[in-house]
Amino acid sequence: MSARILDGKATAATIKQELAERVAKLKAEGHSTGLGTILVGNDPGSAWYVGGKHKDCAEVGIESIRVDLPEETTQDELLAKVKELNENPACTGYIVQLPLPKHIDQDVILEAMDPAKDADGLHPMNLGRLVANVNRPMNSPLPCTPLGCVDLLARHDIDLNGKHVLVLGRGVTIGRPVGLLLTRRNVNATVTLAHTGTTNLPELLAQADVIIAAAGVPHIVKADAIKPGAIVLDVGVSRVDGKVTGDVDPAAAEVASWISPNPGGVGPMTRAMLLNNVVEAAERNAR
Ligand SMILES: Nc1nc2c(c(=O)[nH]1)N[C@@H](CN(C=O)c1ccc(C(=O)N[C@@H](CCC(=O)O)C(=O)O)cc1)CN2
Repeated sequence: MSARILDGKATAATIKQELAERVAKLKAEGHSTGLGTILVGNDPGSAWYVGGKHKDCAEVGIESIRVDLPEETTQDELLAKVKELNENPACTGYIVQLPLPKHIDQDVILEAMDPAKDADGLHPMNLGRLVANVNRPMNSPLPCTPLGCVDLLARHDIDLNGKHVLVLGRGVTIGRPVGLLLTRRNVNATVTLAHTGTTNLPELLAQADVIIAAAGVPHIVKADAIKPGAIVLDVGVSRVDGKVTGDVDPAAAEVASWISPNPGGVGPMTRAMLLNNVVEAAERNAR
């Protein structure tokens, strides 16, 4: 049996249509919606992702402000740009493309952002709100990839209540926040967070109802390692011979009940959730 596909590309297209309507409504009421991006350096992958964000903005009617800085930009110069976007009223939300060059302290930059404009949901204040709030609706931006995972499952009517979810990876952009989102009361999953120090990965993989693979290790999840009928989200992105390669061996589709392709799964959802955060910020400003 072949798994059903968690089609991130099609789902993201639907979300973008919904967002375009919300942006048009804001505009009709006299409120602008604008995404800013700051890119430091010449990494072609990062430049491609930033280009995609501005293309998405154009599709849904969001204004875009693009700041591209050279690799040798100092931390103080970057902080000055962050301050500019904090103060720019046309920018309702913005991101600093990661990773930053090694000579810049990512934590210092993220902390300098206005939490209300943090379109990635990675400011410590916003991550702290996610930690603190288990019950009430969230009224602050959430990290885009975790939100994309949860929304992709919800829009395919997959109920995680009572399910055992294994998250592979403890990074601050995906692994840790996705665990927090999944254990909120409205989702109610039970989460195990596995990482490079985990000693019983085969046992955990064999038991999990849902696997969220965000380790960045090509094909670390093999078909014969997972439980028949498991739901598998492949979030990892590596390049092997220039080709995007996920954490999940494609043969796992013969064992899983649902699987997200990679590319075409969680990546497009990450992009859609960024737009969602920008629109929500504009709606909060308009209240
Ligand atoms: N400030 C941020 N930096 C980074 C983030 C982030 O969410 N915020 N995530 C990644 C890069 N990223 C967005 O910035 C991103 C990565 C991948 C995709 C995507 O749609 N991927 C496609 C495949 C693309 C390809 O062929 O290379 C897919 O999955 O279908 C979107 C966004 C690190 N930095």
